[in-house]
Amino acid sequence: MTELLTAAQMRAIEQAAIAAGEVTGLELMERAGQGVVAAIFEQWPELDADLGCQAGEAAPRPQVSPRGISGQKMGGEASRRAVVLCGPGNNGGDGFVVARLLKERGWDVEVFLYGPPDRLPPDAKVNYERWRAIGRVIEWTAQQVGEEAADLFVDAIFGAGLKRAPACEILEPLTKLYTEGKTFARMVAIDAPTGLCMDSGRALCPEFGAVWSWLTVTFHRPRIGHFIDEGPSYCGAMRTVDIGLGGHDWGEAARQAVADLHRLEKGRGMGRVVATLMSPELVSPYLGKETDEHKYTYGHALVLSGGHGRSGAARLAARGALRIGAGLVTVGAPRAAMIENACQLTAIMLRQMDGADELRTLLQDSRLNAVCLGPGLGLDADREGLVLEALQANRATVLDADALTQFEDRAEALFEVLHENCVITPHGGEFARLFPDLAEKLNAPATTGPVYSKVDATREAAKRAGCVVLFKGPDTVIAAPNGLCSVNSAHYDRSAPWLATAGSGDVLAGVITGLMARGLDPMQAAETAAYIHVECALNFGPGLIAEDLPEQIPAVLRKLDIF
Ligand SMILES: NC(=O)C1=CN([C@@H]2O[C@H](COP(=O)(O)OP(=O)(O)OC[C@H]3O[C@@H](n4cnc5c(N)ncnc54)[C@H](OP(=O)(O)O)[C@@H]3O)[C@@H](O)[C@H]2O)[C@@H](O)CC1
Ligand SMILES: [K+]
Repeated sequence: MTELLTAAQMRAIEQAAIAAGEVTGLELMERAGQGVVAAIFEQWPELDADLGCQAGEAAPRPQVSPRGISGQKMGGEASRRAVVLCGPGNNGGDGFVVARLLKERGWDVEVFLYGPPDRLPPDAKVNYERWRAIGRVIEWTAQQVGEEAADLFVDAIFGAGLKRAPACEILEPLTKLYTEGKTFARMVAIDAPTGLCMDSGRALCPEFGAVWSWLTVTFHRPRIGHFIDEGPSYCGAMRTVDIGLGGHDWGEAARQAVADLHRLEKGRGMGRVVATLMSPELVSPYLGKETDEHKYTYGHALVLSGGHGRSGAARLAARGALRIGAGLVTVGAPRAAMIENACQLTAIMLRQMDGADELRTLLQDSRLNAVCLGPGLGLDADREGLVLEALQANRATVLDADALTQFEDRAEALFEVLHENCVITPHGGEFARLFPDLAEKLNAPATTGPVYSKVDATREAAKRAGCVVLFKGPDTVIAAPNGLCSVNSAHYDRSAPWLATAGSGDVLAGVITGLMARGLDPMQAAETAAYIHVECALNFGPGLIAEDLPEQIPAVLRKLDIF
């Protein structure tokens, strides 16, 4: 399980480890630098050639090579040149360690420092001195930095200590290097690309954003900002290095520190202190089926269809519910949409259902234990009655799309009737209509950190709505009213851009409904569905359309070892 921390939580863990005498800050910094160097050579193995140089011996200048993204061949095999950009804090300290370690491997290393050396914090100062014993440090000037060329750039300017937008003299030359293609070869960010808020994944500088990196190496646990919002775009690829802080079992002191921090952070990090990154082991273990059970053991999902010509979305949702293993699935359709549904449904049952009264009658059958409303439902006045009726029936309920938009001007009326067995699945626009104040905070220009994040907004929304909120996106955030929160990331090795296709959200709503019909609690159903949804897209690949998603579920379940 991967926990995503805030920068402050990470600092509390480090400080508690140091205070407990487990490790010193200097040791952590050395391990961090070693981890960065190891990650660089794992990412770009072609850099890991023996250059035949002794420590301290100058390597020949590199030949300028054609540059491209990671894994491309270098021009000169005889030498490597790195430019290490150090900032005024401990991130800079990590940079000095990396510079020294590369130099010891025979690299030609140029180090720039932003800020006066005498103001470096103690551990960074020690590593500055160690570096000074073998190399020079150039005072930062935007002009000089902007003219550099190297096989590898190292961004050690700011990490967890970034509090405000970096000055133009820092980001402008780096933007120039990027646009000229000079950092296209290899730009590695230590802990985070400079300018990125590690809690929110948002860049603090409105003009220059953050440093575009090809690889970001962080320590102990990734931070929330590495996985949400703009974070993944700036980070490039992600590696998390173990610096010996261990699990969370090494000290009561750390737990206390995190708990104290949690108390301080009123309104942020409610309930649980971390968000969890969705991974296969978090997918519900209850997806298998027993040989001696019958279909009603796995629930009966009801998906409400829109009217004539608008029924496809409900069928996509219903197919998702059936494929994920709901025992039975019924589409409830108004008279006008009966024929088109009947022509296209086979294993899924069909019931005519016009209006709230008929829904009430239908739901007298207690075996119908999960309801999905929204996909293609329409915005006619009587649709609201359907939503209210379904919620009064107190079934496991998923509200998506039109079922949410219905309440755009009266979100409070919806929140009053939502109950703890519900999941709502807004995308950005729907979220903004239901929670305009939270969306405003989320979208406000940010220049000082920590910035209000999608995790903060989703947690607050879940608390307000009184049910699970699944805030869609390539960085889907799922939160429960009690503060439980997870991030389902479709970034890095799970990048699935094909999911941005019409109807894909309808399938997701159906899969959640199917899982709730099977008896999963709302949080577990939403998390599991979000994970499987991305896996389906990855399994299919380019060319995906929404109809393909449910058909990938069997293969994904097999891969997850669920039978
Ligand atoms: N702790 C540990 O055990 C370990 C930590 N490790 C490493 O330490 C990093 C965190 O170090 P850190 O806390 O010193 O923060 P860092 O990012 O270097 O910046 C702080 C400095 O920047 C300044 N500053 C901030 N914003 C600014 C701006 N916009 N423009 C100008 N200045 C600005 C700020 O100045 P101030 O605002 O305080 O005046 C302060 O001087 C972490 O990311 C990881 O790499 C690893 O070695 C593993 C062990
Ligand atoms: K950095």
